[in-house]
Amino acid sequence: MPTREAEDTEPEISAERAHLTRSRDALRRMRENVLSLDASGAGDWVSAQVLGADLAKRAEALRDDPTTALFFGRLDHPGERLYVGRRHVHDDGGRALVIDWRAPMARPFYKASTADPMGLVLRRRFGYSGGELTAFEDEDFSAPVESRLLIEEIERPRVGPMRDIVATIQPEQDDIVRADADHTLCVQGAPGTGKTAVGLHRVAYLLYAHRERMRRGGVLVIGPSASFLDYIRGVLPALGEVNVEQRTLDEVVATVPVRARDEPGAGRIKGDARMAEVLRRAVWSHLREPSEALVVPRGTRRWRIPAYEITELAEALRDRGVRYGAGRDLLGHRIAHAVLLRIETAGDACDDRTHEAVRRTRPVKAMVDHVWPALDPVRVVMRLLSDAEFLARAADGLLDPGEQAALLWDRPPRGPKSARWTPADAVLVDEAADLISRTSSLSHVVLDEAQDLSAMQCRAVGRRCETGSVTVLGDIAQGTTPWAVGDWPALLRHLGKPDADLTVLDRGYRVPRQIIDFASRLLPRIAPELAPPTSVRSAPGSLRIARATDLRAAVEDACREALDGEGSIGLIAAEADAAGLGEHLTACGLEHVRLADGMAGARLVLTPATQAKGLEFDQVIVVEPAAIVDAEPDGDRSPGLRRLYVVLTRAVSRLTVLHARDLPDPLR
Ligand SMILES: Nc1ncnc2c1ncn2[C@@H]1O[C@H](COP(=O)(O)OP(=O)(O)OP(=O)(O)O)[C@@H](O)[C@H]1O
Repeated sequence: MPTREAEDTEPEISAERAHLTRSRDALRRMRENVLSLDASGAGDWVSAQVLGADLAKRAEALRDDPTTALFFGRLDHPGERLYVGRRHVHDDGGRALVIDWRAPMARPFYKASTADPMGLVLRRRFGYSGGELTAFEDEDFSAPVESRLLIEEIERPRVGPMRDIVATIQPEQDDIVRADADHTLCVQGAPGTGKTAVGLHRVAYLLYAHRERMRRGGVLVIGPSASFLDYIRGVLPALGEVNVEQRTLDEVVATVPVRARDEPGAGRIKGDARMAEVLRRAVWSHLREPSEALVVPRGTRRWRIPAYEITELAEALRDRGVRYGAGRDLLGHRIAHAVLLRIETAGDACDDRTHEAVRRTRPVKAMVDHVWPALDPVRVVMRLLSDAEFLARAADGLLDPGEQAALLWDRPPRGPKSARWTPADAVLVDEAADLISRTSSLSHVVLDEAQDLSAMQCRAVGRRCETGSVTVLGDIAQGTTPWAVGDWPALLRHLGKPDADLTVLDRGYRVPRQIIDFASRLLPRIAPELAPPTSVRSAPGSLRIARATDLRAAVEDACREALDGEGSIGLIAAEADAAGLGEHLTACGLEHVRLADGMAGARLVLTPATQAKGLEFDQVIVVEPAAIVDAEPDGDRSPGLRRLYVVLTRAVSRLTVLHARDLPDPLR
C-alpha cells in the first residue's frame, strides 16, 4: 500500500495531528502533576530524599521531545482504536491516548500479518519529519504490503550515533525482543540484520516487563569496543532507559591494569577452556597438610586436635565443591567445632560464644593460614605465568611443554604492578578470583559480537549471569580473533547456557542487495556453513569497484564525491595505512575525524579496519582490500578475509572499493 502524503489525505492527517496535539498536551499535564507532588510529606528526611529523587526521575521520563514521534502507529480493532508510541500517555480521566510499544496490547503493531491479523481491521504507520506528522501508510491485511516508511527510515542519512528502530521493528526481530526473560537466546545474524538494535530494544522491553527484577539484579550490555559503545550509547536513553550499564568485556573484567596485547599463539592458549582446569589446580594446590597437631589453650586446659584430623576436615570441605575462600572460612569453624566437642566430652558447657572465642584464637587462625592460606588471584596468575615449575604442575596432562613455554613471561615481573598484563591475563585473573570467591550474577546480559570471544571470556560472562539469562548476538562469519570459539553450541556451553535457543536472522536491513551479494562471495571461504543473507533493499549503482594506479589521488576524489552526497562517510583502511591516509586528507584540506576521537565533529570518519566492527556509515570507501587481508594472516582461519567481510558490510547507501593491488581471490 502506498504511503499517503499530507496533500492527498489532508482531513485524515489533520485528525491524526489533532490526536498528536491532544497526546502532547496530556503528557505535559502528566508531567506537571508529578512536578506538583511534594516529597516533604514523607515520614522522615531519608524517605523524603528518596521520594524526591524518584519524582524527579519520573518527571524526567515524562519530558516530551518535540523532535521525536510521540506515537508512530495506530491499531484499529472493531470498535477500538489504539495509538502505539514510545511511552504510555493518558488523559485526565485515565483514558489511554498512546500505549507503550512494549505493552502486550501493542504487539499486533509488530506481529499482525495477512496470515494472522491478530484481530486488527487496520494497521496504520505514521511518517514524521522532525516532530511533525507528515504521512501515513495503511494495511487492511487483504494482501502483504512492503512498507516504504521502513525503507525511508533505513535510508534516512545518519548523523551522529545509532538510532532506535522502535517504529519499524520487524516481526522476526520482535520475537527476539519479547522472548521470555528467563530464556537465553543466541542469535546468529548476518551483517545489518539488526542484531545490535534488537539486543538494545530487548533490554528496554525487559526493563518494562520485569522492571523490579531487572533493576534489582542489574542489566548489562557488553560490546566489542569503546567506539562501538559510543556509537550505540544513545539508543537506550531514547527509549527512556537511562540506567543501563554498557561496557566492553575488557572493562567488565578489569582485574589488572592491561598494558600489552596478546600474541595470537599465547592468546589462543590463554583463551582455551583447558586453562579453567589449570587455574583450578593452581588455586587448590595451595592446600597444605599441617606439620603438627593443633593445640588450643583454654583456661588451665589445653585441647589437642591431631594433624590427620585437620587434614580430614580440610579434605571434606574441598570435596564439597565450595569456593576456595568460603572453604577457608569454614575450616576455622570446623576446627572450632572439633575443639568444642572435646570440651563438651570433658563435661564443660559450651555455647556460640565459646565457638567464636576458640575460632579466633591464635593457634586456630595460624592453623587455618597454614593449611588453607589466603590467596590473591592476581598473585596466583602471576606465579603461573612466571614460575615454570608451578605451571608444569598445574598444567600436567593439559598443556604440552610448547604450550606451557608460550605462556611464560620472558622476564618475570618484579610485582603485579609492573607486569605487562594482557586482556587474556585479566580474564585468567577473573577466573581465579571466581574460584576463590563467587562472582555475583546479574539479571540479564546482552552480549554483542559474541563470535569473537574465547572460551575463557565466555566463562567470564557466564559467571556474571549464572542465575540470569543472556541474549547472545553475533555472526560466525565476522569472527576475527585467533581465540574465537568458532561455533555457537560450544560457545553456549562455555557460557554455561547449553540449552539456549539458536535463532538465525538473515534478512539484512543495512546493506543493499548489490553490496551484500558482493561481500557474500567471501562466505564460502570464511563460513561455508552459513547461507548468504538477503537484503530488504535493492539499490542499483550502490557498489563501485575501481582500480587505481595512484591510490591516494583516488581516495581524495572518492572522499570529495562522497562529501557532495549526504550522511556519514567511513573511510576504512588497513590499520597500518590509516595514519598515512589521515595525513594525506589533512594535506588535501579534507575535514575528517579519526574514529578514536569519536564520530561526532566531521562527516568523514577515518576508520582502521580493525575498529569497524558493529559500526555503519551511509557511504563507505574501502581502501586496498588486499592490505586489509594481509594485515591479519593466520593460516586457514583467514581472519583477514573475515575482517574484509566486516568492512565491506558497513555501508547503508554506497560502497566504493579502491584498489591498486589485485582484489583478494574470492572477490575477483
Ligand atoms: N526494523 C528495522 N527498522 C529500521 N532500521 C533497522 C531495522 N533493523 C535494523 N535496522 C537498521 O539496520 C542497521 C543495522 O542494524 P544493526 O547494527 O543492529 O545490525 P547488526 O546485525 O548488529 O549488524 P552487524 O553484525 O553488521 O554489526 C541499523 O542502522 C539499524 O538501525
